[in-house]
Amino acid sequence: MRDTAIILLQMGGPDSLEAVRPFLLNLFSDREIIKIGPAWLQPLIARMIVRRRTPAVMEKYREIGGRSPIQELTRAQADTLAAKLGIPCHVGMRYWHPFTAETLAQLRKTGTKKLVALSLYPHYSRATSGSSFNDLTRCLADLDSDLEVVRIPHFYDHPLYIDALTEKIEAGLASFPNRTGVQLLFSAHSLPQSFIAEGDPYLEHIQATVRLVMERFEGVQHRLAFQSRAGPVKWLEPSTDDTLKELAANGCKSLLMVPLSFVSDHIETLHEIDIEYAAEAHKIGISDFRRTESLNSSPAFISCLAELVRQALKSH
Ligand SMILES: C=CC1=C(C)c2cc3[nH]c(cc4nc(cc5[nH]c(cc1n2)c(C)c5CCC(=O)O)C(CCC(=O)O)=C4C)c(C)c3C=C
Ligand SMILES: [Fe+2]
Ligand SMILES: [Fe+2]
Repeated sequence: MRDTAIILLQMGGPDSLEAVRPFLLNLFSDREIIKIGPAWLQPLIARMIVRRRTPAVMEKYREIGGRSPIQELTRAQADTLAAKLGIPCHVGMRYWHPFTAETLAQLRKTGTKKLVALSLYPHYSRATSGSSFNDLTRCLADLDSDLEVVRIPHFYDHPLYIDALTEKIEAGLASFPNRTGVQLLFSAHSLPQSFIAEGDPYLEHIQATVRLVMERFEGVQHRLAFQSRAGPVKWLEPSTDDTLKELAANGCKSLLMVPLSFVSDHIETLHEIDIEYAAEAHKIGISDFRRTESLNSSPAFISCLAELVRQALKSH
């Protein structure tokens, strides 16, 4: 195993307010996450969108401490996993430092021969894991690398992932004065419907996770909705916003939000859920609004990652 290493693939996020604009520009320039017009026009349109979007997004990052915590949380996951397996574990981000290219350039200086590439998006989408794996492939080609790469593209149905989520939901429910009648609301990152129409498995993966988790919570009321739309196309429905309104109209008073699609805290848990949806929920009468903790480096989640790596190495 001495010539083996792991790379955790993740989106990345701005590590300062100055980084918000270039981070967004990297994201809106990636035609795998968003196609805007013909390829030759995309850089120009991306720059226009980013110029308009940056002030509001910067304000949100300012309100959560001036940066995305995704870099240090992913580093902590990597360090905990490395300690558990005794295999070096690196981080490769798609849209901000440490970029996959930077990490691979460093890795080249070690004697690594086999690389386990583990996408930290539990549910596969071309927009996320697909883009990260293609980036990895391009970076390896640029380096003329002969590394053997073992890919772990998703883990939405892995029993240890379901265990890790179950543990957080159990703790969330137990935190209510009375857990009877608490409504669960799974909130997954939205995706343009066109991806699904073209065969993207993301929605099926999300639905499978919800089904497997709910086998552990029989009798608990639950809904699935989609948050964080980012453009004027048709996105997955129902939206988290509309679902909160509908639940409130039906008399819901206690709600536990369960963010899916991300395995660590970032702007969409710390701002969109904790600040925006929490305020909205209180306004419309959901007086007790809580959310499950993100998985971050929970021992159950790190056990899941360790098992995924062990299984991948056994079969390759
Ligand atoms: C432009 C279209 C976008 C698609 C499609 C999309 C899908 C998608 N994203 C995640 C996970 C994350 N997205 C995050 C931020 C973020 N995403 C988009 C756009 C799309 N995402 C933007 C423009 C941004 C930046 C914030 C903003 O401008 O609102 C993040 C957070 C990064 C951080 O701050 O740490 C995550 C994580 C998934 C899982 C997904 C589809 C499956
Ligand atoms: Fe996103
Ligand atoms: Fe395989």
